[in-house]
Parts: sequence; structure tokens; C-alpha cells
Amino acid sequence: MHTHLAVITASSDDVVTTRCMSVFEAEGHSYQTIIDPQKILLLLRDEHSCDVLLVDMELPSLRTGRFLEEVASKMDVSRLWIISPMGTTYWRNDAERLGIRNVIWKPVQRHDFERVLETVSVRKAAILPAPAVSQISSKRHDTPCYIEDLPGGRYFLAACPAMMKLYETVCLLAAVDVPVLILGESGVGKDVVAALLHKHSLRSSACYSSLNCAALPPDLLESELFGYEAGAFTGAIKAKAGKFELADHGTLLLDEIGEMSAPMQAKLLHVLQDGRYSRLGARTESHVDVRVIAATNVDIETAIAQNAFREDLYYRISAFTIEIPPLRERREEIPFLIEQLVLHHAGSLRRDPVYISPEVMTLMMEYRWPGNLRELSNYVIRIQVLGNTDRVKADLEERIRGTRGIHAAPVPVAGEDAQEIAGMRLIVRTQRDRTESRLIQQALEDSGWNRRHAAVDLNISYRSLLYKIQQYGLTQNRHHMTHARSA
Ligand SMILES: Nc1ncnc2c1ncn2[C@@H]1O[C@H](COP(=O)(O)OP(=O)(O)OP(=O)(O)O)[C@@H](O)[C@H]1O
Repeated sequence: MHTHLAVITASSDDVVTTRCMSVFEAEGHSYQTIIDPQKILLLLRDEHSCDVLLVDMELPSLRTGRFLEEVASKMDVSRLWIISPMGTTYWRNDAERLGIRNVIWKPVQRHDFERVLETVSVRKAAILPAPAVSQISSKRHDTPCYIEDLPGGRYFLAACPAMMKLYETVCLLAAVDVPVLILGESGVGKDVVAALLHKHSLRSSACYSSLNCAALPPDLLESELFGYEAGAFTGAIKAKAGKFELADHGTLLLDEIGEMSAPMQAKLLHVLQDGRYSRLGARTESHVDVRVIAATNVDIETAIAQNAFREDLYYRISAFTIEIPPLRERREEIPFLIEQLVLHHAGSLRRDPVYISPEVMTLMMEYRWPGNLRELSNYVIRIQVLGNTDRVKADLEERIRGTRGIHAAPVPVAGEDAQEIAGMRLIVRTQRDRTESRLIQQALEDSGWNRRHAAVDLNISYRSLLYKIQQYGLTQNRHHMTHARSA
């Protein structure tokens, strides 16, 4: 026999609602979502209207007023749960004063809701038949997976400790207006993390915009960033606002900042110092208030050592850094990502989803994913388009065969000596670099050193390929691998 609970989430956050729904409905309970705090107060007039009240403190209307106090006067606070983003504590003094002890920190996990159910089941134990109580407490906790929707149909998924920690860091950094540098390989999710940071920041009602600094030649980059006046150059018929102007009061992601030319670095430093800039062809200066988040997949410290990147600019953009691990270092997320990608891509292709067989899933868990989540996404699209996994299976097998034993990630053994693991990782990394540079050299030779074709064959971005050619010191007409690092 199931308990039927009425749960109210004062949440504007779809994720909280969705999680609540899946856990509570799976258990046979009912729930209700209310966004307007006044409606909650009305509802609480009837003391049997709900067993538990979950209040999402992110709701802007709760920041002012005496909502908690009013709720506490209408219900037993042991039935009241606060849901709060990490680092948000404006409610803490009120909660302490009112004796509210139940707090769930975002990202909300399934077991958080199980905690809620457990407290209710304890209170109801006297009237509940025994099997219902044991059914609740014997439920196994699933591997936590957190998904948060982002504008533009995108989402952020975290399903491993490193990414959960990263989410917490993002929430902390979102609350303060400091520059953040996001580091990580191509396709690892730098843009997604920047969008998440913007969503949680006080700037979230203004624009989030991003620009890939490597994709444009310096002149075009300058006009994209700062805009231009009519007649500033041939073809500039009408004046155009730049990214800085459009992102005023919001957030601007400058992706691949490590690729920016020296003159552009100087101009960027200027605008970061005092918010002042000039449109191309303008006689006067304008002022903006933009939070700049920078991202790169190149080693900026090496770029500084080689005088390719300004040290003063680096310090200006990197008050805090967030490093996103490559997919091969968080393989436990792959099944969760695949599940979402299958639904997403099948939906946009208007097809029935083609699910991944356990066999192919094993291969996907084993493959090294040099193109990270973008490459994983492409594989899932291929499967949805082809309607089966045969070709992808053969392709993955071939790729893994070429790299097996070198690219397969070591599975850490619980309790293993940290030093030994570090040593093993170093060996694996060195081997990986050797193999990677050999594969890149091969792809370049196969394409007659057409870098764009080679980048497509390797499934990495053109810029990443250029970076790797430089990193490994690869040159044309050499049949043997050159490994700059290990030489
Ligand atoms: N944590 C995540 N959850 C869900 N999807 C993700 C996540 N991280 C990345 N993705 C998806 O993977 C793809 C690549 O992500 P993104 O563009 O943010 O990577 P990037 O690191 O900025 O790449 P690049 O360096 O090439 O610009 C996108 O389709 C994005 O939606």
C-alpha cells in the first residue's frame, strides 16, 4: 500500500519539478507545483492540504518579504524543506530563528527526495501498514544524475563526482561577479558551463552571448566584438552593435581566447580594465558592464612563456579557473549522456529513438572520445539517422583496436595508492600523447597535409588540430612521429 502525499514545490525550476515528479510518482505519491508564494499561504490555511512543503529559495519573489515566517506560523516546520543553490544563504538566519532544519542543496539528488519521504514515513509510521514503510527504506539509491535545462534547448548534465563538484563551483562563482577562465579540451562543454554560470548569476535576466575568437580573422573579430559605425570600412552601410554592447549587463563568453592576436589582446585588456571601448570608426568611447568569461583549450601558460599571450590579460581573465575534465576521465557519465542524446536527437529528427545495445554501450564506454561530448553526440546522431548501430559498432571497434591498451582509461581501484595511480596516469598520458601524435601525423599524411580534411577525419576542430600540430611539433614529409614533449 502506498502513501499518498501532497507535496508543494515553490519552484520555478523545471529540474526540481521533474525530479520531484519522477521520485514521488514512482512511489505512488501526488505532488503539486506552485510558483506564486501567496497561493501557498492560501493553501496552507487547510492544515491537511500537504504533508510536506518544499520551498525553492531561488524563487526571486522569496528574496524579499517574510515568506518563511508566514509559512512557519501555519505549519509544523519539520514538514518544511528548503531547497537552495550552493552558496546562497540569505535565508539562513531566518531559517535558524524559525527552527527550520531541513535543507536540500542543489543540485538536487534523488536521495534528497528519499530523505524527505523517509521523514514523512517516520511521522506516519503509526498509521502506516508495515510493508509501505519497508518499501520506502529498502529503495536503493540510483547513481546520481543531475540535469538542468539551459536556454536554447540545451542542458547541463552531471553524473559523476567531478562534475557535481564542478556544478557546485559554478554556483559559487555565479554568485560573485569575478572573471572566470574555463579550461578544457575541445567539445568538453566549456560553452555549456559558461551558459550555466550565467543562468545562476544575478545577470541571468540579461543576455548571454558567446564568440569563438579563433573562428574570425583579427579585423572581423574586432568588429564583431566592438561593432562599427556606418562608413567605418567598405561595406559598412549601416552601424552595427558588437557583442560587448549586446551583452551589456549580461555575460560574454570569449571562447578560444588563447588564439586571439596581440592587437586584439590589447584592446580586450582595455575594455576589461574600465568597461570602455569604441565602435570601429567611432569618435567617442562607449561604456559597458559585461561579465567576461574566457575559455580555452590551449595551454595559456605555455603561450605566455612563448610571448603569444599577454600575462597581464591572463591575470585579468583568470581570477578563478574551472577545469572541465575530458569525457574519458568521466566515463561513468556516458550512459546518462547517451540516454539524453538519444531522446534529444530522435526528437529533433522526428524518429523513433534507436536505443544503444549493451554491446555498443560497452564499446562506447571503452572508446577514448578525443572529440569529447561533441563526438559522442555525433555518434548518437549517426545511429539515429542510420536506424541501427551496425556501422557505428564496426567503426568504434576499429578505432578502439587501433588504440586499445593505450587509450582505454585505467579503472581506478578503490584504496589503491595515490602515488601509484599518479604514476600509472603519467605512463598512460605519455603513451596517449605518443599515439595521438602518430594518429594525427597519419591523418595529415593521408589528406596530403590538408588540415581541414584531416581535422574532419580526426573528428576534432580545425583549431585543435593546429594546436596539436604545434604541441607535438609535427611537420610535413616526415614519416616518423615527432614527439616534442617526450623528446
Ligand atoms: N555537461 C554537459 N551536459 C550536456 N551536454 C553537454 C555537456 N557538456 C557539453 N555538452 C554538449 O556537448 C557539445 C559540446 O559542448 P560545448 O560546445 O560546450 O563544448 P566546448 O568545450 O565549448 O567546445 P569547443 O572548445 O570546441 O568550443 C554540445 O552539444 C553541448 O551541448
